[in-house]
Amino acid sequence: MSILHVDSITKSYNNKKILSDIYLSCRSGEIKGLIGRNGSGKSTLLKIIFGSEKPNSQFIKVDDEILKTMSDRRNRINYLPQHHFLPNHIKIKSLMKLFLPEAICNSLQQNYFLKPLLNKKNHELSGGERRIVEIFLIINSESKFVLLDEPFNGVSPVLKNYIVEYIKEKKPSKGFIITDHDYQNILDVSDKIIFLSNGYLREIKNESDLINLGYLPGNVNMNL
Ligand SMILES: Nc1ncnc2c1ncn2[C@@H]1O[C@H](COP(=O)(O)OP(=O)(O)OP(=O)(O)O)[C@@H](O)[C@H]1O
Repeated sequence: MSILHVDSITKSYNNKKILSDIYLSCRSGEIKGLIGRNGSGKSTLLKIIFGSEKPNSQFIKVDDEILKTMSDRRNRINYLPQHHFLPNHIKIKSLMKLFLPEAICNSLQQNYFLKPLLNKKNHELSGGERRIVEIFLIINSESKFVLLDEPFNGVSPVLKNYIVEYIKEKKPSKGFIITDHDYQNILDVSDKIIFLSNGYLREIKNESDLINLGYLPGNVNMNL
């Protein structure tokens, strides 16, 4: 079993503190759901854990290995960003061969959702189709920890359901941190839910916590 240990994460933009001494951990076999209002800093936190955003302070390790640079994270932590990131003029089946081990690639080529897309180039896909390809590539990478930033965005309900089941299937060998505003799927897939507001993380138990914290409509407290 592996453990991702994230500690002392602080980040400010233009003197405004977005993250204040954040601590969190994730082990393989665990799915953590990260929820927070727009602009609360969820993507910033995931980018810092992945290494693509520079924090003011950080202490990140996987097992006994302290990770300082992005290359330290290679094969340990992978990240699905909010934006599309695959090159446009390469066929999906070639992209898969490029990014994934042969055995995984062969089995994914039989996948019901991926099969119709294999001979298309990335720029010929719809937004949702691109998302499917990106999700499969990131989840099946060799990394022990996978950070997913809005995996359900632009994806149809049947596919959301499939992604939830697919993540659960992969969970025994990997740890996941997932953020999305589709909170119901996040509640469904996650073992623990953490809520980010005012730069701090706290664990929440259920939907009524999300109402009390002003994330879901109801008893909205705008001063949080
Ligand atoms: N490069 C940047 N320069 C300055 N401010 C930034 C930068 N990136 C993000 N921010 C600010 O940091 C805050 C957190 O942004 P972030 O994208 O992490 O939020 P988020 O919780 O992922 O939001 P959303 O749910 O809307 O995607 C926002 O107020 C945003 O405007």
